Amino acid sequence: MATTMSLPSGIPAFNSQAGCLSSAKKINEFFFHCPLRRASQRVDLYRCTKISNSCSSYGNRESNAIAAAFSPNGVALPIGIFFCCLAKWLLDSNDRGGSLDHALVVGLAFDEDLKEVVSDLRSILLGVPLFDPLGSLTFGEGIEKLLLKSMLFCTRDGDDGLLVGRSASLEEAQVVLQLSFKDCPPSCRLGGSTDDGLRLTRINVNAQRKTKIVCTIGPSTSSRDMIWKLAEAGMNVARLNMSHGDHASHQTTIDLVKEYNAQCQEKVVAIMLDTKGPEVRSGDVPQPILLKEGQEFNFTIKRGVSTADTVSVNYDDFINDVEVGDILLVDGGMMSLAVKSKTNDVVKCEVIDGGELKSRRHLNVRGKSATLPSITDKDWEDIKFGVDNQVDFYAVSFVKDAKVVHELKDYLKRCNTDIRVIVKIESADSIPNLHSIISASDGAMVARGDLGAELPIEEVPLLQEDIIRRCRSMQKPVIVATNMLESMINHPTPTRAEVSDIAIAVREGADAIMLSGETAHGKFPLKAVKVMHAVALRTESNLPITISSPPGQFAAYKSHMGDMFALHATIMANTLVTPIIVFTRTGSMAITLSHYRTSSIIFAFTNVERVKQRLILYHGVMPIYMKFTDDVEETFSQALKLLLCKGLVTEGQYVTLVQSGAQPIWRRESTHHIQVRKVQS
Ligand SMILES: Nc1ncnc2c1ncn2[C@@H]1O[C@H](COP(=O)(O)OP(=O)(O)OP(=O)(O)O)[C@@H](O)[C@H]1O
Ligand SMILES: CC(=O)C(=O)O
Repeated sequence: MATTMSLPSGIPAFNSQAGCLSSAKKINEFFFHCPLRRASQRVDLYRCTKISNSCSSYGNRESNAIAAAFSPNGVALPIGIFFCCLAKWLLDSNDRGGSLDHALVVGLAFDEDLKEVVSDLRSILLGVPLFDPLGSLTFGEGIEKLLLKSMLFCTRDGDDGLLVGRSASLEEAQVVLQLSFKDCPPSCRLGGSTDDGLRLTRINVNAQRKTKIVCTIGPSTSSRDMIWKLAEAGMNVARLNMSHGDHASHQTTIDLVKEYNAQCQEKVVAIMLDTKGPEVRSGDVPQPILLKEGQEFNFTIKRGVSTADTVSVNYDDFINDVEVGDILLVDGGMMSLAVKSKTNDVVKCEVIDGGELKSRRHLNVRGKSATLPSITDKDWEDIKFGVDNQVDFYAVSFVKDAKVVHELKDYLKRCNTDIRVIVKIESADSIPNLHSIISASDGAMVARGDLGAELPIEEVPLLQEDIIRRCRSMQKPVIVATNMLESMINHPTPTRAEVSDIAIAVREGADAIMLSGETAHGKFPLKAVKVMHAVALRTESNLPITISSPPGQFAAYKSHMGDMFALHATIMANTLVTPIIVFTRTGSMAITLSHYRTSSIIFAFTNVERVKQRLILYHGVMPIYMKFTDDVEETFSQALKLLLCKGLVTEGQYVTLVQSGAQPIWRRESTHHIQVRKVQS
């Protein structure tokens, strides 16, 4: 294993502009002439973990940006050069706070023989938590393991520092080496841009992902260990699909999520119960049945049939709903059949696209919704189960009109529960009623699986955009679901198209993106969450800062003080690049702020646990539970102290504090405030 720290030969020239460095020697010179200032410092473990959490998802962007800090014109240096420089710098002096083994690992990453490792660094950084409590760094381990244990993580410290640390053990994690480039000339600072169009965003490693992640819990993830790991990897909402499993298995999941929430004050995972709805499924088959193109195949409403050419369906009116000439889709189109004839109990078809028909597969008739009611008897039982367990959200399948939403909400009112109703837009019949359905709901899900089966598939992206736009204009949260990382059910990396799909949903402004089979029964559930997290975060970092409502609507705000304050607080926070702090009992002011898609995070302090749970679904909102006191100043300073000690804000940083909304806390009813404060310890 190579241990040399000398700069390898053949480092590529970075840039042809004047003043740029073009050889290893020059890099070296530049690096050591750069007026770096070291300040050894102890930071608390929480802060380290926080930093590591954000950095483990930054990979190349952060590293490149850090490298750019050392470049005279803000151009990102190749990641390896930075590692190499850092290794050398660490080794050159024993008292720099970094240790030999750390430097070695860093150096190894740049060894000629380990080029592949360097190029893979990003995925390694993305894939593993920084603080590996398993033990200390030991030489002799494989490079990959060493890298995992000694990852580089960096943050802007206030406006002028970099923290570089190691993760040999939890205790050692507390010791960090701080490189400060306070004294660097401005040209050394971050934020430059290059002629070749590479846009370097300002580092903000405290950046939190704003688009939330919903994970379906299933056989791959229902254990305690996996729930914990999913939550740590970025799951914000756990979805229970009532089409599968039974109450006992879902109860176990609910209990585990609640246990996680009780133990982990820093994070929260909400619970969403997704109803089965009037879905039509084929019956159980002992073994998959192979369907070949052109062969005859039948569906019968008789129960329990499973032969080479016939299976049961679970819905008697299937016979009446289906007509000769209809196209039947299995699993949203994975297989398809044309209806040729029907009898009293059998629908005879010809296979168009074949495949393996497994147990309980979803059946859709292209262009038609089943005539079943949106909430079936089974759904009512499941809804009651949700009430008993005080879940946070229902995702209601196959909603066709607003009536069913009102019916469910009336029921919930009678049960005296505050569970929120998310409508799943997946039925052909729902499209003409979109406005009234979304208005009646507390949010919507673009359930692309069934939507793309009931309607022509090419309509799905347009409907997705339309539903997101409608939800945003009505201040309702919106989730984009299905097939987001489908290939990761079986493979450890996503397709490029899937990555783009996530980026599109983030750009369109979805509050949340959802994983289904990827986490329910996939082989790589944690990797899928990490990819989703990284792609969302990276996409968000490159979004232009905009204010979501056009100025033409300003007049409307006059009658809605909360809206107006949310709008102006957002403008102020975006201009000053500060997070927003809001205090809320009902969650409504945080939700209003979320609607404006602030460029920084919204810290929503609430003294109601269930509000905290619910707010986690909303774009950009980080809900934090805190007891409010009668003294406004005391509560403010408690909140700032809490953020400071969690490493979510830094001393000297400004924050925008907004007090408004329908239910005043502290302030007299007629006064609303926006304050900009400097964080002081
Ligand atoms: N609670 C569960 N118990 C057992 N298997 C599950 C559970 N939840 C999900 N699965 C498995 O994971 C697969 C993917 O989950 P998903 O939520 O996408 O369900 P689906 O049936 O494919 O689609 P839909 O969302 O339309 O119901 C399911 O088909 C099922 O095989
Ligand atoms: C999520 C879901 O139910 C669908 O996409 O059909």
